[in-house]
Amino acid sequence: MQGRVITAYGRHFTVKLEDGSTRQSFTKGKKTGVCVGDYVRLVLQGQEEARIEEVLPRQNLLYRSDEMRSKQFAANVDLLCIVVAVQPTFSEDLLSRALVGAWSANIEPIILLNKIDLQQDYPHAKARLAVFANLGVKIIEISTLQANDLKQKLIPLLSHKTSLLLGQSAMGKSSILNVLVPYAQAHTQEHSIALGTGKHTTTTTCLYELPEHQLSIIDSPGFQSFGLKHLSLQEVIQGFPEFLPYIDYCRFYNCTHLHEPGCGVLQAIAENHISPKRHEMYERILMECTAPEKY
Ligand SMILES: Nc1nc2c(ncn2[C@@H]2O[C@H](COP(=O)(O)OP(=O)(O)OP(=O)(O)O)[C@@H](O)[C@H]2O)c(=O)[nH]1
Ligand SMILES: [Zn+2]
Repeated sequence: MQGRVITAYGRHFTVKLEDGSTRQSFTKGKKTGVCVGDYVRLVLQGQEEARIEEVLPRQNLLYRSDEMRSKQFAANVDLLCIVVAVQPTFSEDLLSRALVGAWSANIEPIILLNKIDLQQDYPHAKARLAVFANLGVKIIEISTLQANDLKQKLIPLLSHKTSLLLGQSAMGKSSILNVLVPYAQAHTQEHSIALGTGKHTTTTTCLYELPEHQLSIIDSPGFQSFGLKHLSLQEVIQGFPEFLPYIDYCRFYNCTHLHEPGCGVLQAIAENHISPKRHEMYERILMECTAPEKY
């Protein structure tokens, strides 16, 4: 029997089976290594439960990290949808990091610019996104106040795929999810914590399906912690696709593009083909990496 993991709480998982039914599932060992989005082989136990025997090979795996460690949180993702808004101001640093995370894991990223109904601040937000548009990232402009328009723009891009929704707080991620997958709202409230303000916040990663469009969306809380620490040098470099055409010109095959003489990337920066800001970010991310084979 096979299925897909749609929620994960410690060692307890909800798995959706091929017939559309769900099973509360668990793993045998202490270390689970199972995450939302995984396809698993399981053995049914009684009427309601199942035991996960094996995680099937993954197309990719995304991590989140805090100061202490990296932790896997979503697997088999085709598209990373990064939600930013016209208001409040989004962090360019977090957006850049999410893009690196996507590219290094071979996942296509797109940016959803939400709240375009806030016309006054729209030009400023759009201008801040120009650098990302220049990198070739698709930017889709939406407003959750225009639900039909939003669906028309997003559903064709998301269908037949598993997409991960990421966004800083207050960008409108839950509002977008609720337009796309109406049953998500009830579910989120069920699995959320009420803050002092009475506002509910998602606390767990969860996969929602819209079978009529063969579309799966993974909603995940907190984006500040998008993990890059585990990346190898090669993966970090892959996170900066605009470097690639210049790497062929590096004198050393194992160039780190930090300080080497004859480095094609450093040359391209000197000639204004690559933004120095992006190279600074490359350097910062590399310094934070803990992968042992880094240099
Ligand atoms: N004007 C406008 N407001 C919006 C839009 N989308 C969402 N909002 C508002 O923005 C605020 C934040 O929206 P949420 O959907 O809760 O944002 P979130 O990103 O899920 O935030 P967290 O729950 O903190 O993660 C709410 O007050 C929404 O009503 C939009 O398209 N236009
Ligand atoms: Zn180089």
